[in-house]
This record gives sequence, C-alpha cells and structure tokens, in this order.
Amino acid sequence: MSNASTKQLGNDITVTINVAVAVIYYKDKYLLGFRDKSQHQGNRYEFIGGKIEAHETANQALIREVAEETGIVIHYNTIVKLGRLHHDYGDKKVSLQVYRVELTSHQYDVYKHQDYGLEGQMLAWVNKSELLAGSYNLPAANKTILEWLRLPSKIAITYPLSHFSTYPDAATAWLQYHQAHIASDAWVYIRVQDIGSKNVAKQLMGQRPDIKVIMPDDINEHYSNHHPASSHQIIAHHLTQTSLLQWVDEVKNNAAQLQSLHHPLIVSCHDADSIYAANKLANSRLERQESPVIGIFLSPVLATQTHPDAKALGWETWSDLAALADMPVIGLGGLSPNLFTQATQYGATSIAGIRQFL
Ligand SMILES: Nc1nc2c([nH]c(=O)n2[C@@H]2O[C@H](COP(=O)(O)OP(=O)(O)OP(=O)(O)O)[C@@H](O)[C@H]2O)c(=O)[nH]1
Repeated sequence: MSNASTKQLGNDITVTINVAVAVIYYKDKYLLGFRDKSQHQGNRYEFIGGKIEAHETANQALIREVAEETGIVIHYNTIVKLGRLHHDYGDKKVSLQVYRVELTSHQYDVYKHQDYGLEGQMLAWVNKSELLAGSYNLPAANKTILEWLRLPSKIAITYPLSHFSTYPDAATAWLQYHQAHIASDAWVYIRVQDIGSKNVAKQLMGQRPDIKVIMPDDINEHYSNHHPASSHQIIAHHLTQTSLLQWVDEVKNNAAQLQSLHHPLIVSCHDADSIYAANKLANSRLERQESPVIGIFLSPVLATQTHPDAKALGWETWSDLAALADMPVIGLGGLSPNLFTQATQYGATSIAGIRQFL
C-alpha cells in the first residue's frame, strides 16, 4: 500500500495521504491523543494513528503506529475494521482506514495512567458517551467515525407480522410480544412490510420510548411527517439490497428519495456487487455532506429458519466480503448473541437477529 496516491486533474495535482487509525478502547473508555499545534489539524484530539508507509499494509501500519506512539502492543488483540473514508481538508486530502481495537483488562491497567505518549503527546482515556456527544474537538473527518461507533454490538430484528398469524389478532400478539421482549435501550430494526404492520410499529414505539429504531426507508415520509413525536427514536433508515442497487442504476426518483433520508443509513447486502454499491452510496453521501451509511447487514452468515432457501455464506466467505466494505459490517443470519466474540474475529463489528436477540 502506498502512503500517498497522486491524481492529476488538468494542472491540479492532489495528493491523498493514506492513514491507519486505531480506535483503542476498554469497556466504555476510549483512548485519544492530542495533536500538537504544529501538526496538521493541530490542537485537536485524535485517535492514535499515522501514515501508512509504502511497504506496509494498513494493518501493519496500525500495529506500528500504536506501538510507536503509545508503547501498546496490539499484535495479539482482535483488530476489527470499522471503515474507510476520504476527507478533503482543503490543504490536505486524507484516506483514513479505521480499526477498532479492544484492549485486555491487563493492557488497560498498564496504560490507563499514562498521561503522555512516547512522542510527548498528551493522552486521555475518555468516556464513550462524552466522545459520542462531541465533547472532544476532533478533526472533521472523525465525525463519520463517531457515527460508526454508535452501532451497538447487538441489534434485534422484529418478527414479521405473519409469525403471529395463528393468533386471533396477529397485530395485538405481535405488539405484546415485542413490547415485552425487547431489551431496554436496544437498537431494533422494525421490519414492517405492509400498511397494517406500519401501524403496529408506531404503537410499539409509543409503548417503548427507550428503544432506538431502524426503519425501512419507504416509510420515512409516513413517520417524519405524521409522527414527529416518535421520529427522535428513529436512529437509522434501512435500505434493502434491491433499493440500493436501484440507486446505483439511478432508477427514476430513487436518488432524490435517498437524499430525503436525513437519518444515517444501514443497508442490506448479500454479495460483492451490493457491497461495492454500498461503498459508492457511502462515498456519495459523504461528498454531499449527507448523513452517513453507518453499517451493512451482510447475510446470511449461517443457515436460517426464516430464509431456508437462501444459501448460507459461511464465516470464511462472509469475512472476505466484509473486508470489501467501507463501513462497519453487521453479521446476520443464523446467529445467536453468544457468537459475538467469534463474529468479531471474522470482521463483524456487530451481530443481529430475530430469535434470541429479542
Ligand atoms: N492519527 C490520526 N490522524 C487523523 C485523524 N483524523 C484525521 O483526519 N487525521 C488526519 O490524518 C493525518 C494523520 O497522519 P499523521 O498524524 O502521520 O500526519 P502528520 O502530518 O500530523 O504527521 P507528520 O508530522 O509525521 O507528518 C493527518 O492529516 C490528520 O489530520 C485521527 O483520528 N487520528
């Protein structure tokens, strides 16, 4: 990997600096460095990282930079790719390759009182909630990284209404079940497919104001315009693979519709082509300063009861596909919450499901 790629456009030569960035954390504590005022984007906090040298992979650069700047050896830690993003600071263009690195309790104990890094820079362990609330002044490109970090480790998906079709009143049964079973403050993808379900979705949000909701994109209008009270609960919109590919094909009206989605997006992908489409969408939204694509549901990892005809990818193929994505990847299909650690070893930032996640 080259540390700088050069693009010539007429007389305008722009150099992009490739940077490896480590989001180092232990439980709710996140490690920030402070950039000296003489540096680019100086007098701001940053995640530990630096330029990728010509002979290095991003991963190698990450391990080297973390060791050089802090002394922490992360060679044996699980390193999960969060995403890649480009940012033009005007005076400099950067391409950040961002990874999440969870420290062991021993590593945290050793380094938690280290106030300065090995290059003399100030270090700080900060609370995740304050970091995400914007309490620390970071370079502008990091805004998207903070959006990615909002994703929880587990996401629940609701049952389809048809799951309750044997009940005399399926909608009431659906509502009662989800109202009682969703964990507090959980992120829930309310997968509603018809008008009747949309109504119960609204009722569920009313009964459970604590939950953060991922909504199908086609009912954005419905909720934003008619239910502003519950719209603060909508944390992201979901885009099916079909809608995503239609966007790429620039199907009539679809692009405009996507621009009208003001919340972050989570998209579904099942193959490499759709992941490339998701990358394209993410890039375009970044350039237009629209809210970012914060994740991909990549499925099915394993065989599922809900989609018995879909061929499972298996962890190895899933992992190869996840590596292509420029944003966090959520494992979906045949998973249970206790597979989270295993999933991270294959590159998942989060896992999702219906059964056992509710
Ligand atoms: N380490 C780090 N760099 C970041 C972050 N966000 C961000 O935009 N960058 C940008 O990525 C580049 C980092 O490379 P660097 O730290 O080696 O660059 P530098 O020019 O400050 O270092 P140098 O003095 O060695 O040339 C800088 O342009 C910096 O502004 C971040 O969270 N961490």
